[in-house]
Amino acid sequence: MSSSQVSDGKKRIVVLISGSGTNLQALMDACASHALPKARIVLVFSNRKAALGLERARTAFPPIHTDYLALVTYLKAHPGKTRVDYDIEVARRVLSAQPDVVVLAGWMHILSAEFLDVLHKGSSRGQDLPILNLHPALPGAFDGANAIDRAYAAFQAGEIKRTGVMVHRVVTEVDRGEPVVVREIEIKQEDSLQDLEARIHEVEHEIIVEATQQVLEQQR
Ligand SMILES: Nc1nc2c(c(=O)[nH]1)N[C@@H](CN(C=O)c1ccc(C(=O)N[C@@H](CCC(=O)O)C(=O)O)cc1)CN2
Ligand SMILES: NCC(=O)N[C@@H]1O[C@H](COP(=O)([O-])[O-])[C@@H](O)[C@H]1O
Repeated sequence: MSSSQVSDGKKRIVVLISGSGTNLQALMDACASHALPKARIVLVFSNRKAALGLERARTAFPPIHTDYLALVTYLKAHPGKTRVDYDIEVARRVLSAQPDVVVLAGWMHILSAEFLDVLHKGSSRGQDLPILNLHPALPGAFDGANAIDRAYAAFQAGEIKRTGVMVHRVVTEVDRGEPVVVREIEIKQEDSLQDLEARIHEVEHEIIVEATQQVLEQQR
């Protein structure tokens, strides 16, 4: 049993969210089923106190530990501190859960190099600690926020015929880390934005589990 596994022998997943947490729910369901039976979510962290995903974790059975810290709240409480200091504090809280994998599931905050550095230096897995992000676009297509809206507008402008979803490793450059799982998504002429969003979200819920399973299986 690796040092970061707890007495129950399960792999430890930390999930970072900012919103409704439907992808978190997919991971929760997977841990309770055949999909991820040897893993459990040990911490759900949010940068938004009101994130519905926190409630999903709190009301789970058994309940999942939650924590949150908003950037603005942190900066007001610590005059002179910076966004990087915030990132370091977030990293320290994530580390306290001794993760085997960290998953950004709708985490809407660009993380500094210092976040990654603190995690990798503080983790018993070092540089091998997988830090994953779910992004609703193909590699290099629509980096950043609002990717689905931008893809839909590009389709309507005749610039693209399809889009996609990926889970990638997190590096400092936003959405440019090595892809772990990539799925192309068809855009139909009759699609509304809502139709495309629904098709994308359905695939997201699959590949966030697939990618997490894949990196955990690669660990000793
Ligand atoms: N260093 C990295 N940080 C993050 C990555 C990454 O690959 N490397 N992925 C993003 C997730 N993401 C897209 O997948 C993303 C999320 C948010 C933003 C963004 O512009 N955020 C703004 C605030 C927006 C808001 O609060 O609504 C910001 O951080 O100032 C871009 C991309 C997560 N982090
Ligand atoms: N750039 C990151 C990004 O856009 N992430 C997106 O946020 C949503 C989170 O939904 P959820 O809170 O219901 O899981 C998902 O659609 C995810 O792809």
